[in-house]
Amino acid sequence: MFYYGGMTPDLASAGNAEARQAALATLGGQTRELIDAVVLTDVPEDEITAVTAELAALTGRLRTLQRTAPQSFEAGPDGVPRHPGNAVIGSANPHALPLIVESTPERTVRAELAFRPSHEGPPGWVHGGVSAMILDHLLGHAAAVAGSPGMTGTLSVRYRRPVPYGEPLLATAEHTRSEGRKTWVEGRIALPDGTVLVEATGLFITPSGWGRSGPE
Ligand SMILES: CCCCC/C=C\C/C=C\C/C=C\C/C=C\CCCC(=O)SCCNC(=O)CCNC(=O)[C@H](O)C(C)(C)COP(=O)(O)OP(=O)(O)OC[C@H]1O[C@@H](n2cnc3c(N)ncnc32)[C@H](O)[C@@H]1OP(=O)(O)O
Repeated sequence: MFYYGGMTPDLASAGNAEARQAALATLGGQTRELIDAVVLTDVPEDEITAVTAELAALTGRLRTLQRTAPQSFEAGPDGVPRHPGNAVIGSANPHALPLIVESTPERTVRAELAFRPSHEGPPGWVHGGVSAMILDHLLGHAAAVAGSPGMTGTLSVRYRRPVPYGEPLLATAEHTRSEGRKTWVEGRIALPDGTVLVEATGLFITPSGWGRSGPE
């Protein structure tokens, strides 16, 4: 089991851990709705002020009992690793899409996704850093699925066309080669018809001490 930043294990007992995870995922989803409502709202100023006061009260309730770090990488009940606090895939992290990554029998990875208005960079389009973040994670997942989990050493991104939000997209990635602790991976975000919008290549390096399933 790997905990980031010296954090402590989940305080929940094994018996109610699943229900708690589901509740946190629901809270994460509702907070994503809130984020998009905030960036799109056009209500009057006094209503903005009233909502802000209610949000401050809700924030205080959550802050009455806090962890030292977000929920970490752990094995799910089905054996599939999950990471509820992760910025890209975390069900309990409102910052995450969350990206749901699937592995194929060929050990490539894919994720259906749709960006939201809160991901806007250039007016009407997704921020390039957000696309790069998604590809960073997906490429890292492809390296892990190929048996070479690692940290991103380099990530090179080519933006071919602007990326829309609010539309279904498909992200895919695959391992290309490995040499010792270095693994090269490539991937892309495309429209459903296969038109590539953004493509990336990455070099992932397995830190010494990591095994085939990651940090030990
Ligand atoms: C986030 C989840 C992580 C958990 C993963 C666990 C399990 C996986 C299972 C499922 C997970 C699925 C997906 C998630 C995975 C990843 C996605 C997110 C990834 C990130 O978001 S991660 C954050 C950004 N990332 C960093 O925060 C890295 C900071 N950095 C370091 O931690 C070190 O820097 C490190 C480890 C990179 C190297 O350190 P080191 O000491 O092991 O390496 P060393 O110096 O010995 O070099 C050995 C050879 O690599 C060459 N080399 C070194 N660094 C290079 C570089 N940057 N570019 C090109 N070549 C490089 C040298 O030139 C030498 O080459 P040569 O052998 O030919 O001389």
